[in-house]
Amino acid sequence: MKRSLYWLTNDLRVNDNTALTLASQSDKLLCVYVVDKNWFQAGNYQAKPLGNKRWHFLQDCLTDFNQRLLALGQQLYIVYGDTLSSLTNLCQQYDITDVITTRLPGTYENSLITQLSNRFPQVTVNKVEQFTLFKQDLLPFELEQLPTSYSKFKKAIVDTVISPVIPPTIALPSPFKNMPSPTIFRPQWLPDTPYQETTLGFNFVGGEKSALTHLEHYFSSDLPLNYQEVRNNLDGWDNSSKLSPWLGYGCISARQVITAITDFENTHGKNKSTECLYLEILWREYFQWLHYKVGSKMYQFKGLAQHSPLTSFYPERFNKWCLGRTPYPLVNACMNELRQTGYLSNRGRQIVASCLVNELSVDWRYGAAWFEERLIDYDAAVNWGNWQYIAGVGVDPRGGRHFNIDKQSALYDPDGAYTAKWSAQDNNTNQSYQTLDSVDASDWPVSNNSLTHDSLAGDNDS
Ligand SMILES: Cc1cc2nc3c(=O)[nH]c(=O)nc-3n(C[C@H](O)[C@H](O)[C@H](O)COP(=O)(O)OP(=O)(O)OC[C@H]3O[C@@H](n4cnc5c(N)ncnc54)[C@H](O)[C@@H]3O)c2cc1C
Repeated sequence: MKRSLYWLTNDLRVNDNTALTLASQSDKLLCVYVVDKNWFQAGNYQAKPLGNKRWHFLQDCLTDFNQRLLALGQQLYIVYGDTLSSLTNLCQQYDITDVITTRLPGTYENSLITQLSNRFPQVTVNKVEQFTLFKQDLLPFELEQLPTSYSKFKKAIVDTVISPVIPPTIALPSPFKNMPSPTIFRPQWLPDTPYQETTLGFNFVGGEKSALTHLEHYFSSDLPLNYQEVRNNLDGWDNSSKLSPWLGYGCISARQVITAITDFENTHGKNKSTECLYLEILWREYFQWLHYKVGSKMYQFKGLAQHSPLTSFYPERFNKWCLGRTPYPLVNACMNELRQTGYLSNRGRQIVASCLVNELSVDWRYGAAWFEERLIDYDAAVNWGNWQYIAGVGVDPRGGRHFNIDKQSALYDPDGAYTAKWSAQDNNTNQSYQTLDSVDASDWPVSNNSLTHDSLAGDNDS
């Protein structure tokens, strides 16, 4: 008897879900999502793995997915706690024979699976490859031989097969008996900050339903024909596909997006813009395979290049950057948008990342971790890969990117409309914006003679 536990992670969909199809071939099935306590606690770089905006988005995803499972005779069992012990307990309690999950490049997820396999050697663990477009054994090179730059990767995979999208699962085996009612118990450590709609920026609704609606909306318009010309704009819903948050939680698969691009090209014709969009999805793909290859090096200061940037950690500068209070109005506007909405355009991300590393000389990992907390579309491989790229420790053959902020303002915000929009709500326009480092009285060199009672009294009088 096959008693399966399907551990859901970044695959919250019923369409094109090979893991769910595999799970449907079980006799009994437990569909589990673990909300890990550690996600809400600050980690190494002062940031939490999961901030409020993405937490709200995730809750939408879970609600939507549960509704879809209910329609298939199943339910989503949401567990709150430590992931490894939660999965261990469930494997024991329900005498699980098979664990099914989507293969992800993150080192944390992989170490959990290894620990689980070691605990239960008799249990079959199926890691389904579906977060990427390609399957590893169809790549035209061994993972160790992954090309060292994106352009070489792009050329190498030109004939690699992307397996077709699979039809949705239509029925699932029944859940185990006597299961506690899902989603009722909410521990105290969960944040209960209410969702705040942004009036200035974009509001993303999580879940497969809104993902499919959005995909349909984007590709039934002419927008993809113009993507290349407008993708670098700082503002505007229609200037890029805005698919990233749903791709992040797997509410749609990268294969579904590629299929939508190809179908669009078949009806509207192929042009530079549709090709450019395709190539962006390939960037995402490259970073996933890179992460598989290099593992924890993705998070190291020296990165893949094994080169140390001339940066350090300056708490005041970092705080000013996070809060949008640097001497650079464009950077502040971008950081305000990110803080208030959980989204920032690709150009905005490049500008603020370059500023943190080059103008503020701050260790890039603090910025990457801040993005991890704040972004709705956080993706480990894409985020840390892009940060490494800009910090000059990644796969950029040019060795890092320094964006000239004045030039970027002139090019992408010539009339200052974007900066004005994201500064308008900020009342705190004091001088601390003008300086990078404030000088504390204790930093001044003071001779012993001057520290007399009289001189201090004199200060008080003046
Ligand atoms: C410092 C930095 C950090 C980033 N962190 C993330 C992250 O955590 N999650 C994330 O999804 N993207 C990240 N990106 C990439 C990019 O900014 C976003 O994917 C994009 O802005 C999302 O908007 P969109 O879906 O409208 O993108 P579109 O321009 O419509 O692109 C379509 C898709 O292609 C992929 N893509 C686009 N740009 C890139 C890129 N530069 N690298 C890899 N894939 C790309 C994404 O999956 C995106 O959804 C980061 C970029 C930078 C510079």
